Amino acid sequence: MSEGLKRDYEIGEEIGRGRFGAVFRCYSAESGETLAVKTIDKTRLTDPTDRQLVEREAKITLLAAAGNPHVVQIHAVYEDDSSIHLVLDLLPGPDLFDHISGRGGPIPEPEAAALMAQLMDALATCHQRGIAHRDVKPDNVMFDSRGRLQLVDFGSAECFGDGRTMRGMVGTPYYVAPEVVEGREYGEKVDVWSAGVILYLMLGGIPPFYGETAVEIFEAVVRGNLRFPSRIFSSVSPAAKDLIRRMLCRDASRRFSADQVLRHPWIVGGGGALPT
Ligand SMILES: Nc1ncnc2c1ncn2[C@@H]1O[C@H](COP(=O)(O)OP(=O)(O)OP(=O)(O)O)[C@@H](O)[C@H]1O
Repeated sequence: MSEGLKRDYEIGEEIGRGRFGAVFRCYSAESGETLAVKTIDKTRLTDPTDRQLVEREAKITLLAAAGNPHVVQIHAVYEDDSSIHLVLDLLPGPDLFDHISGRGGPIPEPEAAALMAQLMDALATCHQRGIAHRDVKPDNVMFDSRGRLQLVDFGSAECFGDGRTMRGMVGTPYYVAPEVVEGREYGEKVDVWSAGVILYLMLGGIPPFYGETAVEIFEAVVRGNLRFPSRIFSSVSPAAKDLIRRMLCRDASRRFSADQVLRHPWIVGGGGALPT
């Protein structure tokens, strides 16, 4: 373990595990604050693309998090021969995946609009800074101790800007945009597509593009045949469906940007929330 990390933090129990490492509770020697440390095992990074992404994760998280109320805050980074350690705010959760599945059915529109506004706020700021997250999914959106949403895991993120597009197959089958599946060049609107899938899932309780295997899911995504089955969506407002259509628009040039989503009447009107 890095000498600096050992000096500055006491490491506690493991709280989660990812592909390349684990997340532990940790305690700051200076302030006594309880935080989380994500430790990435560099020896498990055999693929050069994975190695490149992980090496950029700390830098991109720092850039995305600064003054961004809905991106997990990063306190310190340590690196040694075998590992990279990111000291992060400890998020008690749950993540949005467990929150949605724990409801056992659709989420009421005012609540879904409030959650979507926080996620889009995080993404709009990332996009303004030239960062695309590229793995937006409910598991990467967690509740903090104040009940606010935080976007986490910039391990697939990439920088774009100055007309630069991105390439590369990253993301998670249900949430990935068609231009990524098709191996085309793409921009930051891949994140808006993924957030649109989350919105559909919150309001309908099922994913918009379904398949039994990853290949079948990709085929459904590329077909992009967006339907609102009436047995599920009959009570969902036309404004919510309008926003979903604009986020899950196959043509990325016509797809809403994160800023446009934030200005949509359904978000501005709090999903039809009654004034208090
Ligand atoms: N800041 C945090 N506070 C509390 N728990 C966290 C924090 N960040 C991540 N976790 C937990 O640790 C688990 C592992 O996170 P990590 O980002 O390493 O991997 P992952 O996103 O699950 O997987 P992968 O990186 O393989 O896609 C997460 O599922 C989450 O439950």
